[in-house]
Amino acid sequence: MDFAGFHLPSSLFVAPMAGVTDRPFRQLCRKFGAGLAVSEMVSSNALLYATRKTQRRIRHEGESAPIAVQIAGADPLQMAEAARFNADHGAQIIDINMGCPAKKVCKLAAGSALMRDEAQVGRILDAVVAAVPDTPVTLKIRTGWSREHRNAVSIARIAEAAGIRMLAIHGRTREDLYMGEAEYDTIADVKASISIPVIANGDITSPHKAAQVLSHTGADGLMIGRAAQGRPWIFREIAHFLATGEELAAPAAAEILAVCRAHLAEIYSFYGEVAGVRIARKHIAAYTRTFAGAQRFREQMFELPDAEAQLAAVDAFFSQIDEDRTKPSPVGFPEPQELQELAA
Ligand SMILES: Cc1cc2nc3c(=O)[nH]c(=O)nc-3n(C[C@H](O)[C@H](O)[C@H](O)COP(=O)(O)O)c2cc1C
Repeated sequence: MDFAGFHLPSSLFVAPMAGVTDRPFRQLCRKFGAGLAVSEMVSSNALLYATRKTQRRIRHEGESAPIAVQIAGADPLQMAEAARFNADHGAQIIDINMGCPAKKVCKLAAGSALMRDEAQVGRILDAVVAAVPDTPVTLKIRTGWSREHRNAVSIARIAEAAGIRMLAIHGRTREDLYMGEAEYDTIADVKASISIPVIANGDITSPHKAAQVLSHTGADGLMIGRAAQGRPWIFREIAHFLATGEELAAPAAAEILAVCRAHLAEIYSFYGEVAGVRIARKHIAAYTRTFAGAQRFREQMFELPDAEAQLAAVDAFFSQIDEDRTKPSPVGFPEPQELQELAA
């Protein structure tokens, strides 16, 4: 897929997930064929630029182009400043978050809460696009504020008029949080209403589902979040299925172990060992969650003091796996609550 002068290796994107899609995870998904991996949200509040977390989030060495950074906020001037700051620090695409229902974000009337105020949406988009004239700006939204107010089509038209170059839509409203199932009719309506590329997102957990969502919505690409955690090869699986109509067998335990180990090595090196061991837990839980004994293993992980012990436990877990590997990968993903607990 070609986008704004970039050749993206595929139209399957990684959804931004705060606390999950750090640089090691983005790079891993790109290796498995993801076309674009938007980085975690960077606050538009300039006071936060100096925090260690933000500094880490804006480090992009070694990442393949294009580097896309997401910003969130409710104030047009601050958002414009955040866009400029990120563009000056290596972002080649600026993505605006109007899709996240997190309390931390929404209480500032940012994220998906903004969809309630269409005039403010217009002001923010105009300000950001004007602030970075040489950098393409993309937008991520939900289908609306609530089921009674599904205004994604209206927001999409505002976005296109403001010069937004691509729109990703999660098929839930803000009120839905992560409950119920994503719906794709609104995404299809949006696709039919605008001519910039539309990327469909929400509950894409398997190659079959990916094909269904593409055909139902007519979208130009797909964005996959939770299902990629602990299963970054889902990009390879979907691409293969879309190209051939055939499902790949699930990776063997030895391959999963190799992917997991390489991922952990990147995490330890990126965060340092102490933080790395803690951050690695949620990823290890995701890699192991569909195998027998995962729950017990997850509890045991809290007692492992360092990287060496963590790696030894992961080796031991995978060495005792005996499974039928001719089946496709199991469907499903960790729930946000589960992710939060593991990050604690
Ligand atoms: C832990 C977590 C963190 C998230 N953080 C963000 C974020 O920072 N920005 C954003 O636009 N969406 C965020 N999302 C929403 C995802 O990008 C995506 O829209 C949503 O998970 C639905 O896609 P999925 O069903 O493929 O996971 C987050 C989701 C999860 C589960």
